[in-house]
Amino acid sequence: MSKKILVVAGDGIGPEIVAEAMKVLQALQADGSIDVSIEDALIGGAAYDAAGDPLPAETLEAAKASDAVLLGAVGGPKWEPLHISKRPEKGLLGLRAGLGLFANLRPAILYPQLADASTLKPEVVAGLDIMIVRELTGGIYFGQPRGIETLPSGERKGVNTLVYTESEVDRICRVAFDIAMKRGKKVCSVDKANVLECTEMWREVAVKAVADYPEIELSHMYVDNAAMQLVRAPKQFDVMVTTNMFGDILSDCAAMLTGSIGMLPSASLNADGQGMYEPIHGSAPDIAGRGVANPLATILSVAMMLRYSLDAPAAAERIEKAVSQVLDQGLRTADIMSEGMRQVGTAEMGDAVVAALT
Ligand SMILES: NC(=O)c1ccc[n+]([C@@H]2O[C@H](COP(=O)([O-])OP(=O)(O)OC[C@H]3O[C@@H](n4cnc5c(N)ncnc54)[C@H](O)[C@@H]3O)[C@@H](O)[C@H]2O)c1
Ligand SMILES: CC(C)[C@H](C(=O)O)[C@@H](O)C(=O)O
Ligand SMILES: [Mg+2]
Repeated sequence: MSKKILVVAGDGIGPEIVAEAMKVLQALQADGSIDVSIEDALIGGAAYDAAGDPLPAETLEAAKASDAVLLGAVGGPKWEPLHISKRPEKGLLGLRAGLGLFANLRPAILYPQLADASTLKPEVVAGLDIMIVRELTGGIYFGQPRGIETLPSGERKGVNTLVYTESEVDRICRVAFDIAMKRGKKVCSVDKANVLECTEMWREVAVKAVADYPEIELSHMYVDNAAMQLVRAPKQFDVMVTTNMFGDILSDCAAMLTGSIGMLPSASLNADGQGMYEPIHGSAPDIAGRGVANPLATILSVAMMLRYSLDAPAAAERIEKAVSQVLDQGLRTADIMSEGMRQVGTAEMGDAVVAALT
């Protein structure tokens, strides 16, 4: 049965990288590997400019009616003064919350061809394969109260609130445990339980939940140490589970171990298996419009979409193999360029993946 995909390209490099991911989807559609219908919608600054709203009601409705959403990136300096991404019911946060996408999977895998591009020594990253499971619809991103108020003295006070309920922690930990059962059966829960009560509770809930998973080895780490350990000895990690904000930061950090943030895809899932798929990076305003952005994180996000929402694991594997093949051919966008390789732009990289697929 045909599956519905909603494509929201967004801002900055969003449309450039999504165009390449679309070529991949269309190639798989053309050879009969998948049966999808594709619709577009606006989000972020592009939606604000066109409709005065960073998350138009039609976009949210279309997303709810689709099997999966493919997102490029949102935001940029033009819109930052308008605070459009700070309202939890608006923009990207509104889309994540509106679809109930509480489980954000961010795999950090080193393609062996990119060992030179990693910021760490080849022997420290060889074979790196970490799954970061980030809670995505709670925590300090959504906690109330929030905002900036002016005190009677005239001084301003800025407030954000870290909140988790036990059930929110329990469900994300179980996602991490289920994933770990299919991998190395090791989960490291990252918190700041020495300082923040909310994450002290997080740790207690994780310990309680793991009782249902006798084969899982659960460890705990404070987030400051986890950041250090990620760049010291990343291969000690199999699955990491953590809060919304810690996961945001640690996944950008893990990205560099793989060579570039342009390599990291993600899947954001709700309780019904519906998902949104996006690279973990942003709209990269510094390189937008130049045709140099790396489209591979977005293309690999399509592979995650095929695996998690479209029940097409064989097609997902073909994409991952095609990416590996173009890296074998020595093709590199600027962010992963190294000596002796051939530098290509966004479109040339997308075309090469399609050629390797077919
Ligand atoms: N999911 C999202 O849509 C998302 C994620 C992060 C940031 N943002 C937004 O993006 C805007 C820019 O944020 P930022 O600069 O902090 O983060 P960013 O991820 O956009 O860029 C950080 C750096 O990485 C580089 N980079 C990112 N993606 C790349 C790619 N595919 N290929 C090559 N280089 C790449 C950029 O050129 C930049 O130097 C902000 O408005 C921010 O809010 C959106
Ligand atoms: C743009 C922003 C809301 C977003 C986040 O913090 O979740 C981004 O950094 C990400 O990692 O997807
Ligand atoms: Mg981020």
